[in-house]
Amino acid sequence: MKSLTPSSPMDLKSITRTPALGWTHNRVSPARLIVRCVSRYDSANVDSSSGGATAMTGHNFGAGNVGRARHEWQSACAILASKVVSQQQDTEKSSGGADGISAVNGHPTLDLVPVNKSNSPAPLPKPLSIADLSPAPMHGSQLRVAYQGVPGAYSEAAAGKAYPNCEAIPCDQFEVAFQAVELWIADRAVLPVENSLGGSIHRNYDLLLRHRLHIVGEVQLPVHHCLLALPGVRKEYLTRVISHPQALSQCEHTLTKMGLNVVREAVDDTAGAAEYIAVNNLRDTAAIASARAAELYGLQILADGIQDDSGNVTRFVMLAREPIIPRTDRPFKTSIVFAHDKGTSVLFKVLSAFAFRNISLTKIESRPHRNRPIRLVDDANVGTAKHFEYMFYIDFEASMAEPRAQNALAEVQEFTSFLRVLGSYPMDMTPWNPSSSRED
Ligand SMILES: O=C(O)C(=O)C[C@]1(C(=O)O)C=C[C@@H](O)C=C1
Repeated sequence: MKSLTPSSPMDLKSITRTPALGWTHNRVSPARLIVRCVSRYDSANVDSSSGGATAMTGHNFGAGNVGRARHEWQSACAILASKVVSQQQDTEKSSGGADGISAVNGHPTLDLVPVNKSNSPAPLPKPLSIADLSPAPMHGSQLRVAYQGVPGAYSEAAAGKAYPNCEAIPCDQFEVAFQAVELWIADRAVLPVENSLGGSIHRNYDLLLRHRLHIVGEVQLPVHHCLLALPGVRKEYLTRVISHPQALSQCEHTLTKMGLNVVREAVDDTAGAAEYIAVNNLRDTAAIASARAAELYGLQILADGIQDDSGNVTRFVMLAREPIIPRTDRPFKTSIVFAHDKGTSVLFKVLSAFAFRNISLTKIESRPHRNRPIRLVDDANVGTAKHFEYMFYIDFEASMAEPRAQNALAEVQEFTSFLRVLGSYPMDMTPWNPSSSRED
């Protein structure tokens, strides 16, 4: 377990919002915080100037952590006040074998010792849950990056690519990763938004709208999937393959070609699937996950590179409380979301605002939105709730520091009822060769 005792820990009461300054840290909590479950990246090929982080999928194998009683969720905490940690140690001592669900969600099973190269036990980060967000956040010197999932997930790798020396903080849901940043528990969140095979990760677009974080960077992560099982298990024994739905869809044809007679089951993250197999000693089940997950959870690699396309890549965005200042000295991308409630050809007019200025669009996505009203504020600062049928997301290749982008957006604003700039950030220009890259 890695413990940090920050010089200026904060509690929730110390965070207030001021209109001019955004989030302000007013008061230092005396409580000493301990961050456990932190993985560190010491090497990566990343463009650190892009800033960024990754979010990781949580694992709800039938049950989530949300709503747990305090004594229960303490065992799943990634960030705890020191008194919580000592209580947790008691809990861990008294809990013998845990059932699969709590083991995966709360990691209480001490039997599951990750296998590292020296074969010695190594503590693994535990995912944050909603309930963990109440203890006081802390400030350390390293950038803390929240991601959804458990160690070994691709989102963790994306966090390391975006911020090579970051402390990666696992969260059990995307929502928790957002809240970790909003509550100053983390500095960034990393969120997968699109895969070259599976397409958009729609839920994350909805989350971008619901939260007030800013996109401050992007990373493209080559995703190299492996089929993992317990040591000694042969492919013929398998009746089930479990993984994140995106990973299952990215390997669909290869699994079929392999002739496996298996059912496919979706779980919340790839590495969580590997961990689940290890914790529950499942000899009939394989996981689709990274080679790093195999190493962490003591699984063997039955097949390597099982993604349907060797150029399989997932795009992640990094989120922060404050936007970065857009520049013009390197290629930037800008992401917006808008909605309109009346008028014809609005979409056509919006697109032409970019076309006339030679601004390339890299993405357009529409999301049904009827059930969640958006609060619109008029010039007199009066807010009204409004329902829009669809939200439209656009990414375009220009920086908000460029007049052509500003003019295009001014025009878009005329045609639309709601417009929000999600972020203007450096493009990930990393040249990538599928045959030579392996980021997992
Ligand atoms: O499950 C993981 O390991 C993740 O990081 C999530 C995720 C995703 O949401 O798309 C990230 C990259 C891969 O495309 C597969 C899964």
